[in-house]
Amino acid sequence: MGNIFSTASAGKQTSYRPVIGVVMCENTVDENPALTVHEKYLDAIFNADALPVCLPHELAARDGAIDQILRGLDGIFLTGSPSNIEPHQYGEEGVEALADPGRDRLSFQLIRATLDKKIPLFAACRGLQELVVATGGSLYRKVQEEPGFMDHREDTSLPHDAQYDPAHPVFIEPGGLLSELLPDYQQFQVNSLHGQGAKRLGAELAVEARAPDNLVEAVSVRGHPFALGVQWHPEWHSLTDPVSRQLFNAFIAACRKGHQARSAQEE
Ligand SMILES: N[C@@H](CCC(=O)NCCCC(=O)O)C(=O)O
Repeated sequence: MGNIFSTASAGKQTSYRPVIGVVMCENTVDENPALTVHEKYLDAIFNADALPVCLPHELAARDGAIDQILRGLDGIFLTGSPSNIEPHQYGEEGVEALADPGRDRLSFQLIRATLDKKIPLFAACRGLQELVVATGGSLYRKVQEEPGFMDHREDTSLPHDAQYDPAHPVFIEPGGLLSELLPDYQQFQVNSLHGQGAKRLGAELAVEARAPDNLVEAVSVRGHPFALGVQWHPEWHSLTDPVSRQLFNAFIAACRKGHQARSAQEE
């Protein structure tokens, strides 16, 4: 691909580093409206030998901007966020106090475009919930109040790092993408920092893993080379946690493969 992100302009770098678009969250910094992303998400992408690029919400409002920007990207990463998807997006009523409508709009457009164009997509926590809603599914708004479900929220009385400690196991569904990516595991421990969760999945999604209470913990898109959403935070300790590392490496490998295929088509 002949643009500023191409291998030719990467100096001595020989193995191509895929360029990954990362969504940001509406925030306020020093009373100024701001778009922010936790560095841990960018670090996880750098650590897997790829280059993150942050994507402003305004892209969703500019005609043709998503298609144009995707021509220079090899993958999309959807981060977690304290904000919640607005319930009208999945057919429910009510006001969402922690809304971020700009992020909803951008993520939904990115998801539809990456699924149509078969561009790799990796989504964590809110990102998984966006993948569920963008493909016609719905969410539990407060998992902890649903009969039979555990409380999947973090313990906010703990120090920040401890809130990301492993909280419960997830069980991999046989025959899916996760079982292919993690052949040595049938289950593993994950952290858990969410109040919402997948309720109903649209036909495009397959369940990849479940929590002990049966809550959906990972999904993939059927017939797509790599579109994976996980309800936990693989970006946390992504270099030292073997499962997280394997997932990020597999995502970036899929992005590199897609880039090579597109480059070959253009030649
Ligand atoms: N708000 C949603 C999604 C939860 C989520 O993504 N948490 C991440 C918080 C901060 C971070 O580490 O990025 C819910 O509550 O379910």
